[in-house]
Amino acid sequence: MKICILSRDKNLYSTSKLVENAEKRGHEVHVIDPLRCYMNITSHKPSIHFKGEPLEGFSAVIPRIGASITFYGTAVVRQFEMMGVYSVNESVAISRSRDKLRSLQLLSRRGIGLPVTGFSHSTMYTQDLIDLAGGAPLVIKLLEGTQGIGVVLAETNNAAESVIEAFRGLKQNILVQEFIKEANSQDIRCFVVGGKVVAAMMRTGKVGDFRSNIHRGGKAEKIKITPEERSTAVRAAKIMGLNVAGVDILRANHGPVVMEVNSSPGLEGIEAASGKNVADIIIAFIETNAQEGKTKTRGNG
Ligand SMILES: Nc1ncnc2c1ncn2[C@@H]1O[C@H](COP(=O)(O)OP(=O)(O)OP(=O)(O)O)[C@@H](O)[C@H]1O
Ligand SMILES: [Mg+2]
Ligand SMILES: [Mg+2]
Repeated sequence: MKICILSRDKNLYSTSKLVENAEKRGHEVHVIDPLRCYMNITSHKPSIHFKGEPLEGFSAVIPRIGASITFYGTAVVRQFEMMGVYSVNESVAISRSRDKLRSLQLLSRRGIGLPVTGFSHSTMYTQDLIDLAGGAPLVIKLLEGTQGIGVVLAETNNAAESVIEAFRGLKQNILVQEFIKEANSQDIRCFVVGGKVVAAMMRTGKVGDFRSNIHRGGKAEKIKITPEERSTAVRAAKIMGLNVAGVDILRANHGPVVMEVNSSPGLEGIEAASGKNVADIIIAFIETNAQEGKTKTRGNG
């Protein structure tokens, strides 16, 4: 098969592992920087060009679209879909998962356990928003935050009010969320491929930090997840429409709650912690599922 990996950098661990395993399985792989693709969208025959040449003959696309290039990156994936090329995660699903509010709304509609979460554009009724989320202690998050930056624990209602007002003053969109204290600075990353959890890890925050992010000094280790966690992760990925997903779960007293679903989950941490060759599993999934014109949406909407 001729496979296109849409990635900004072929030296990234995840990208190079996918290349290595695809080649090992006998495929021809091209790493293409989506930001350097250009397209003709008015033609009846959609095409994508890269370095002066049309991209042709691909059987599958693996999008590795970072959060900072979602807008243009998903346009390139959508163009591939319009050309009938199979994408392991479709553009619509990637866009959906990048919008945290939309994701939480979709997951809650289908009965997935979530931390009680409030959001508001206006700062006029901050105290009511705090009450809506169950009162302090509360976690306040920048919608655009990543790697634990912009995730704050407010222990009292006064602190919560100050943090919310400060963030809103900076014109940032925020979420206000019930603090799952019993999660104990730990979260679980379930790596889902094709409707199965193929690897899982538990991340533990450094002492004194409730955030488990590796970038904030957290550590990852292998973990055996419960059947309920497994089915929650699988259902969350399915609701988002993602074949490949990293589902982040907290262990709450009342069962697993989903924090978010990632559409381009990294491979390095999960492979190291679980000992699984996740890249190989992704390529194997593509081998059995890639078909010309097989897209749910063909870039619709
Ligand atoms: N409601 C919560 N209750 C308890 N702990 C939480 C809660 N929300 C987040 N945390 C902890 O903080 C960490 C960071 O939060 P979150 O994953 O939402 O933000 P992020 O990592 O900055 O964003 P992203 O995952 O999109 O990069 C989580 O991994 C988890 O350990
Ligand atoms: Mg996170
Ligand atoms: Mg994330």
